[in-house]
Amino acid sequence: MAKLFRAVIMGPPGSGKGTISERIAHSFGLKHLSSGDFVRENIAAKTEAGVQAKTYIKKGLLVPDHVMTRLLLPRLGDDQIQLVVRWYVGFPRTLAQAEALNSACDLDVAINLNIPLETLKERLRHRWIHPPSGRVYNMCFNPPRVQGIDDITGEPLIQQEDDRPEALVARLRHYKDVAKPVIDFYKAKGILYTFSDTETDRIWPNISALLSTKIPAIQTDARCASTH
Ligand SMILES: Nc1ncnc2c1ncn2[C@H]1C[C@H](O)[C@@H](COP(=O)(O)OP(=O)(O)OP(=O)(O)O)O1
Ligand SMILES: Nc1nc2c(ncn2[C@@H]2O[C@H](COP(=O)(O)OP(=O)(O)O)[C@@H](O)[C@H]2O)c(=O)[nH]1
Repeated sequence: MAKLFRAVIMGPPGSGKGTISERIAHSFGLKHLSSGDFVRENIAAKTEAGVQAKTYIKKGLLVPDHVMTRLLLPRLGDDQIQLVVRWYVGFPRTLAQAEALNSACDLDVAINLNIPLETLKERLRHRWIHPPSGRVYNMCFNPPRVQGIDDITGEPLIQQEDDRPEALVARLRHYKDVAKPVIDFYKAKGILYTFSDTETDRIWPNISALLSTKIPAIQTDARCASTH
């Protein structure tokens, strides 16, 4: 059985998880799953979990662990699709989620983005997204070609309700409280890599270098395994 390379990318809202995951996907040909996109899909489809999740997100709170794990774990464990690599962007957010994920599979790397608060606030003020695809823009950093319009589909972009400054402060406070035990959990496992800076363009070369050392080895293992 081929070994899948599995990683999580953690960081507060606006830290660049989505932006960096896109770069990883593009540069290494890897697939990533975003828990936030998954939650938003469920809200749009008005599933039972989506309706429950919406009440928490509106208040700037995380979705409770039992709702999140029920939503995501079946997706994460689905090995029908022959992915070499999985990224769990935004999951786990709590120690209970990290423990549930740990029982489901082994992770190779946990990337932790450590970005100053003022930088986060400024980025999210200017964040616009294309909900159907999850494409993310920033009016300063990576603006769309036409203001308010998705480059690929020509559909309108929106600002997320939970990026409003009022919701954001509560989200950031909550993130700090829940993230520390998760960070400690991965540190103890020896797979935590923390990157601190105000610019994604300065963090990216370091993440790219780290992954270059990890991914070829695993893909070679996978090739060997599949020939036996
Ligand atoms: N692992 C999770 N546990 C609990 N709630 C979650 C989780 N992932 C997503 N959510 C909920 C709370 C989030 O505010 C909402 C949107 O997800 P997501 O886009 O990842 O969050 P966010 O808007 O805080 O992310 P970002 O960090 O990209 O700003 O869905
Ligand atoms: N100014 C600036 N904006 C950035 C940088 N990196 C990402 N962004 C933007 O900041 C916002 C948050 O990034 P995103 O990847 O969505 O972060 P996430 O919330 O952790 O997934 C988006 O609008 C990005 O386009 C950066 O280095 N500088």
